[in-house]
Amino acid sequence: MSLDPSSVVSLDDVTVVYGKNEALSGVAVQFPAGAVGLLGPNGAGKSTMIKALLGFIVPTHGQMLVLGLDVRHKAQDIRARIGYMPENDSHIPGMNAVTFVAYCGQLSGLPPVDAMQRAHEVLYYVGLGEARYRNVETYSTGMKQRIKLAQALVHDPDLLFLDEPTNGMDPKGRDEMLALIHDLGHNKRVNLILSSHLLPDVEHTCDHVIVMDKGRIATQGPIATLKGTGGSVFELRIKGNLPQFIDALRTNGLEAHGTDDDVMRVLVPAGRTARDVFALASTEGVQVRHLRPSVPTLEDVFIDAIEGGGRAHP
Ligand SMILES: Nc1ncnc2c1ncn2[C@@H]1O[C@H](COP(=O)(O)OP(=O)(O)OP(=O)(O)O)[C@@H](O)[C@H]1O
Repeated sequence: MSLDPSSVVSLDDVTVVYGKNEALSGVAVQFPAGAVGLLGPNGAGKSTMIKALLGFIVPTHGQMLVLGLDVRHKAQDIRARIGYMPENDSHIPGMNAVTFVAYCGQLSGLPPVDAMQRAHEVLYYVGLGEARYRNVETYSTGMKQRIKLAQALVHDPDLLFLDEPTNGMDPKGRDEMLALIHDLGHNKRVNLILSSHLLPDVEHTCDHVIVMDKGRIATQGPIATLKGTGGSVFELRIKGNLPQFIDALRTNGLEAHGTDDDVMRVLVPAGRTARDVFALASTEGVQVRHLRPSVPTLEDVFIDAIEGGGRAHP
């Protein structure tokens, strides 16, 4: 695969090594326009990829384009056109929110007056309008996430990198953050790359997904297409030897996961039906207590793409 200047982000054969640990191994991938999820378990290499694209880490091998610009030679130009919401807190102690966000706007090239005006606007947009004169150090975890989004948006970037944007947020705050990200990608039409280990976060906000595992691309594609080609999914509850039955399902090409609470999800490939599940139950001597068709989720589709990911998080 080679670089594609028309993609929002393009990587060709990119390798990043920390000491003896290869965090990215020959990654070649194109990010299309729109809202793209970068999904993978902890340690998959998502943050490393984003930091390399921002020019913070220099790969030992490979080439990268962001908005058609070569990261090696145009890092400054790229930074003026992108917004970055880092995984870790990055506020400046002692500054209030509006001063901090305006300062970030100036760092991204806005004149002071415009930066201040935009700081007020984006702080209202992320729901911090009332709290904008408070010292950021007094903010809750959820508010700190919101101000990180505000500083990433202040200069109206062409592309947003969001690294684990719902980290540490309570359910309500998380829903609100996801609604903002959905609005940015779908109503404001900002190109965005959302890095997350949480399937639902990507499913709620993105149209395309790139799945990483152990420093490589495991799978990728439009979410609707990926969900549409995986056959059908059933909720199943049985009475009998559960581990043995799951093994039998897998041996027969039927993937099962989410076995908490007694109810498992069984992915039946295209061309096969629930009859196969009943037939196998009969052979294995287990009783089917409940079998109901369900709507495929991203997790059903990616159960094999991310080793252990689906089984660890039913
Ligand atoms: N500064 C570093 N020095 C050494 N190893 C590192 C460093 N940063 C990351 N790693 C290792 O590189 C691999 C990829 O880490 P990375 O942070 O990119 O993964 P991730 O998918 O973003 O996961 P997380 O969501 O946990 O941050 C991991 O094995 C990690 O331990």
